[in-house]
Amino acid sequence: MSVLVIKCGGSIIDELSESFFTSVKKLQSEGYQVVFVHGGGPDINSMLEKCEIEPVFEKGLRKTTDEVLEIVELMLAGKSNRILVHKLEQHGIKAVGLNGSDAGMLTGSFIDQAALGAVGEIEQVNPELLEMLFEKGFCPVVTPISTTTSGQKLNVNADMAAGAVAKALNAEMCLFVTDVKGVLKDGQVIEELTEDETNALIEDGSIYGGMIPKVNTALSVLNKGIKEVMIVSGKEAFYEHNQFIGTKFSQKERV
Ligand SMILES: Nc1ncnc2c1ncn2[C@@H]1O[C@H](COP(=O)(O)OP(=O)(O)O)[C@@H](O)[C@H]1O
Ligand SMILES: CC(=O)N[C@@H](CCC(=O)OP(=O)(O)O)C(=O)O
Repeated sequence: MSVLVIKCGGSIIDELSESFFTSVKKLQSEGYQVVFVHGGGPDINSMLEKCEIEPVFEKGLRKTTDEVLEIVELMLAGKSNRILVHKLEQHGIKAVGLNGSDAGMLTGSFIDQAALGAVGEIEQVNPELLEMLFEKGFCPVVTPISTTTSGQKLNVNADMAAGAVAKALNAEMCLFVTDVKGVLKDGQVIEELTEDETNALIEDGSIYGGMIPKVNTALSVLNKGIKEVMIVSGKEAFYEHNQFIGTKFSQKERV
């Protein structure tokens, strides 16, 4: 079974194009089992603002008090997940929305409870439910909400959650779908990036903000042996004429 993990950023859920869904369906028809892991950063921010709570980030991770956690889960599971599932269904893809914490799917631990509150990283993925859905031809759509082994809810960055799912399922491909065509430098898409080249772009400030956890997760997934790891746009087709369009991460160091 070839698994394709698609991380769909909150920045793009509302803007996914027709040709994006055509690309997903093309890959399904080629035999890939597709699982979506999604974010919802912009929706969480706007609800926090409505509640007069200022969003605070440290190194791309949202400081998550108990009050913030409630809003994070509400928006991820109640809004972003619903929108993505509905759009997939409208395009003929049989989608099932799940919270990452359902059926003990994603379990993890606090990263730094004193500094970040309920922010976690995933330590274990239970693939049972996902595999059951694949067998029946369903496409799981999963939030990055996870729990500790003692059952406390954790807010996990969606790029990192997608990376953990890709590793656990031994996925063939992991695609990070976002609102830009790939990693850009001077306005141009970089078609291929090695680890050293990526680190140099972080160092010189060409890669910043939400792109940092994305490229770091992409590299960690690549280093676990997942063959095709890319950042692609959800605004257009990302797979045409058997070719992917975006930034591909490569283990080959160029000389
Ligand atoms: N070198 C870069 N190339 C492209 N986008 C970049 C780069 N560095 C930072 N970014 C920013 O990263 C954003 C995508 O990350 P983010 O907003 O977290 O998206 P998502 O919600 O898809 O995870 C882009 O819209 C852009 O503003
Ligand atoms: C810990 C942490 O930062 N969690 C993220 C989870 C959502 C997310 O990652 O959404 P995007 O993919 O749209 O950025 C957050 O609270 O925003």
